[in-house]
Amino acid sequence: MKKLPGNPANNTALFLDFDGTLVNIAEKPELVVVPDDLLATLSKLSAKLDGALAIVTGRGLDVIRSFLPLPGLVVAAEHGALLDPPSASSATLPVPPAEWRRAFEQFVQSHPGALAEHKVHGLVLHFRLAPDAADAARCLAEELVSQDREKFRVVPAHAAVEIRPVGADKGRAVRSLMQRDVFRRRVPIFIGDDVTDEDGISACQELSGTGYRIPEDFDGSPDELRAWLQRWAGEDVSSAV
Ligand SMILES: O=P(O)(O)OC[C@H]1O[C@H](O[C@H]2O[C@H](CO)[C@@H](O)[C@H](O)[C@H]2O)[C@H](O)[C@@H](O)[C@@H]1O
Repeated sequence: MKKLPGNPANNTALFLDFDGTLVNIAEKPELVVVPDDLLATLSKLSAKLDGALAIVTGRGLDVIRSFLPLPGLVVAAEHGALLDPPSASSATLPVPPAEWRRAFEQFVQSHPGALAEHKVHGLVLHFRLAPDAADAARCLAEELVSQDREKFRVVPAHAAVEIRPVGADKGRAVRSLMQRDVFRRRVPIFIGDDVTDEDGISACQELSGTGYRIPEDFDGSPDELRAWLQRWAGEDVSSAV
C-alpha cells in the first residue's frame, strides 16, 4: 500500500475512473448510485485545481454526463475514445458493425440475465447476473473481433467482456488531456480500480506523476476514496463516511 498524500499539491492534474472507483459496483450498469455529496466534492476539487480534473471512464459520454451533471467537468468517455470537450486533433475511431450489435442482442435473448451495452465505438456483454454465460460471452466477443483485428480488440472487464476500438485506451486519453492548457505542466495522478485503468496509471508515471488503486490504496472501497477527496476539497468528512 502506497502512502497517500494527505494534502496533494494544487498543481496536480487529477484523473478519476468512475465505476468501482468513485461509485460502488452495482448489479447492473444503470443501478449505480452517485452519493448526494459527490457532485459538490468534484466541483470544489475542480475549482481548486483550476479545472484540471477529468473523469476517465469506460462509460458512454451521455451516460457519464447523466450520472455526473457538472458543467465544465472534463470527461474522457468510452475509455478515451470520446473526449469532451473534444480535441481538435482527435482521431476518428471505428464503430462496431451492426451485425455485431445484433449478435450481442441474440446472445442476451438466449442467456437470461446477460446484458448488452451499446456505446458509440464499443460493445459490452455483461454476465454479472448470468455467471454461467461468462465463457460463451468471451467466445462470442473473440469470434466477432477475429473478423477485424486491425480495428477492434477484446478487453476483459468486471463480470463483462468488451469490444473496443484499437487506439481507445485511458493512457492515450491522459496523454491527450495533458497537452491541453488546463492540464499542461501539472503533476498527473490517476485513480482507478480495474485493469483498464492501468494504461492511465502508466501514462501518469511516464509524465512524472503517479497512480493509486482502489484495492491496494483505498482498502478496496470507493467510500474511502470519496472521503479522501472530500478532505482534499476542504470538506468536513466526520459524518460523511
Ligand atoms: O472505466 P469505468 O468507469 O470503471 O467503467 C468500466 C465499465 O463500467 C460499467 O460496468 C461495470 O460496472 C457496472 C456497474 O457497477 C457493473 O454492473 C458491471 O458488472 C461492470 O462491468 C459499464 O457498464 C461499462 O460500460 C464500463 O466500461
